[in-house]
Amino acid sequence: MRTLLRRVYYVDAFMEEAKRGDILIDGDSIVEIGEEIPISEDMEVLDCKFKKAVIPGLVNAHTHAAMTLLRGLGEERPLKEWLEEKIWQVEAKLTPEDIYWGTSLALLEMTSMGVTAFADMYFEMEEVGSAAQQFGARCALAKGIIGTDESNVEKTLSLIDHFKGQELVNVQIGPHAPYTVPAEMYKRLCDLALDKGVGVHTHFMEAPWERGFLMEKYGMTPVDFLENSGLLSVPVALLAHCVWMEEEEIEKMSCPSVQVAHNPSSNLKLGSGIAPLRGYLDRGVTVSLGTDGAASNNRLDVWEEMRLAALLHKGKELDPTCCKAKEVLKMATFNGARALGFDKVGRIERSWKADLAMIDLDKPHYVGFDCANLVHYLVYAGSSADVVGTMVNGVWVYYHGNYKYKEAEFVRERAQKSRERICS
Ligand SMILES: N[C@@H](CCSC[C@H]1O[C@@H](n2cnc3c(=O)[nH]cnc32)[C@H](O)[C@@H]1O)C(=O)O
Ligand SMILES: [Zn+2]
Repeated sequence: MRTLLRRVYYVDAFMEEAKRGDILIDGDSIVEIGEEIPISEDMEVLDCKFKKAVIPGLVNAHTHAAMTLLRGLGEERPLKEWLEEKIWQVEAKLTPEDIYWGTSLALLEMTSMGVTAFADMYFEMEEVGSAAQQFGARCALAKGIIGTDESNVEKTLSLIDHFKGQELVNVQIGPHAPYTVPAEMYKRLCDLALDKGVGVHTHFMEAPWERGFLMEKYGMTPVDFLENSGLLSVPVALLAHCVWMEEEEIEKMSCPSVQVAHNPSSNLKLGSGIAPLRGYLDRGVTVSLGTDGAASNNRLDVWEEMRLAALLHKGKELDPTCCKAKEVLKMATFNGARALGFDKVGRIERSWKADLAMIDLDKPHYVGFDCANLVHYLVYAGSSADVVGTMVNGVWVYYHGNYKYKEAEFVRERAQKSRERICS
């Protein structure tokens, strides 16, 4: 069965302005876009009467999905204290089953908000991948690695094997952060990434003290660390946060492998700071958007990160021309897909994957939009509450309140049980 999205507005970050027309999906891809595509019997036709917009699915480029189970714990503490005194103690109680239901809870939220893909760093990653597969979402999975324990390398290798050939799942290698993983281990993991042809997903320069830590322990600046560890030459270096890079260091990060994941809400909530986004954009560093986990955001809403990114840096730079709506749309879609290592994802183009979000333009705050300003309406006036459908690889994973995942109705209850146990 082919799907025809008839009479929609559609826009991606590469179009000059939104267009009106039809989008035909066959299998996992967009196969035709046109003004009036002839209807045939093998098509499921959704006539949207120009009351819906279609955009590329949003990508959450940095999260810890199962941390939905930890939402509200350790509130209003700085990063180090939050991790060491609260989060890690509770995480020690999580079972594989908890991770499955916690991730499912995150997917219940994310897929209803137009998120089609997410990059996750956590543990028991087979469970995370399994939940993503049940929901039909795309993901990049990294086993979070702390310390030098060899078992983490083995878990990473078996994760790569486990999801080999799965079209919607990429595996990445996940050293947690330079303050929890020694430089030698980073080198080893980056070599492994090169050898296996996979990306590396790590936290980097989230808090200001990380600079002093690197200098004291290794006599290295953050850029020295990136160069020395091999992060600049792996296929993808997904660097979450990068809040505390200096202007002159940013230039060195402008290489094809580096993908900065900007997490404005989490950085504000943990009091970590405001990343130099304009510096990255001006110097051609690729930036995507992430929510981080639900214990430091506390939403998993990429729309909100788009709006916040677009507003925050205008205010910080005293410049309303910086960080334009179309730029943040690109970060949340096309750039996110690159960061996760997926090709042909993140645009509305013939032969590109049908990863799409459908938006209800009948909401009062869309009155007055036109093709030229639709992206501005979406980023500044729109929100995740406007999403009515989310399609991944040609399949509706969420459509008008219903999920592809048949057990979706049990997720809340199972997550609640896990939550009660880990907090008891
Ligand atoms: N401790 C795990 C591996 C770490 S997974 C990734 C870790 O990142 C933690 N995390 C979540 N948000 C942040 C953040 O903003 N900065 C640093 N770490 C974070 C999260 O709580 C989780 O412990 C094991 O035993 O295998
Ligand atoms: Zn994180």
